[in-house]
Amino acid sequence: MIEVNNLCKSFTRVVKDESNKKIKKLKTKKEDFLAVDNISFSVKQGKILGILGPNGAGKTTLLRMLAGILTPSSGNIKIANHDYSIDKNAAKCEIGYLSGNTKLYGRISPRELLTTFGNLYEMPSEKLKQSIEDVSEVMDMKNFIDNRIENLSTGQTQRTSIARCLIHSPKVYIFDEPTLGLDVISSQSIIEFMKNEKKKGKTVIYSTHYMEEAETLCDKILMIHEGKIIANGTSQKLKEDTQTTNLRDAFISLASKGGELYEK
Ligand SMILES: Nc1ncnc2c1ncn2[C@@H]1O[C@H](COP(=O)(O)OP(=O)(O)OP(=O)(O)O)[C@@H](O)[C@H]1O
Repeated sequence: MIEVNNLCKSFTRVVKDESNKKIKKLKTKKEDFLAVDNISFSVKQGKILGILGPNGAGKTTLLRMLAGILTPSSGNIKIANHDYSIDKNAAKCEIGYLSGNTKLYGRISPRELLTTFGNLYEMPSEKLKQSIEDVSEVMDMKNFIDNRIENLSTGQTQRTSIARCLIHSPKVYIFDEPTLGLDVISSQSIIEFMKNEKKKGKTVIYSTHYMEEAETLCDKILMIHEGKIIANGTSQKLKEDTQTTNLRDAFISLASKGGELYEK
């Protein structure tokens, strides 16, 4: 369902320039670095892949490239048999992407937001009406679907953001930290949602810093560090490889050793 080959993204950063130590004033220079460094993996239909990694590891950069909103420096992405380099729009139509910092316009209701996005996907009006009913049922939005978004709670806003990703019935969900900042009940409802979508044959790639959540939910874990894959497998395998009893300890062990274990 998803195939990623040798994906790289380079950015420019500003660093201290120590080439001439005689100059006392702080000098800086620009340098290129790889935020995503030669990443390859695949995810089968109906599976959930969790992307884990320390802050700045490159998770968001990777997900933004998968969602088609950031152009890779090199490498290739295929979503549901659509190659980004051949037909990016067809690939993007198969994706529902939730960014990590989704901000919704506050002066409209969730229903109006969903209608706007359905229209952008050029959905016929009857189909769109039905889809709004379906997603508001799935995301439990009936009580607030006609309220202004600016008056919703954090959890209700996040459910609205996720509903926006579902409106066109994509095959693949790409979620950047979907449960960040939510209380246990709200995050549990999103976890249950992902489990149910998996049962329907949908494919999910999502990033999180919550290890327990990833351990119970994900079929496979991709751990990245400084833009590189340092582990790829089931949480059971990661625990065995690191001789740990939970994913949190496996994460700490892998991150502290960098790529050493994966390269063996
Ligand atoms: N547009 C950009 N220009 C320059 N550097 C960037 C840009 N976007 C991200 N970076 C850098 O790329 C690296 C990876 O960032 P990214 O946001 O992908 O990490 P992350 O794993 O999602 O981190 P976090 O867990 O903190 O959200 C960081 O060093 C970041 O500063």
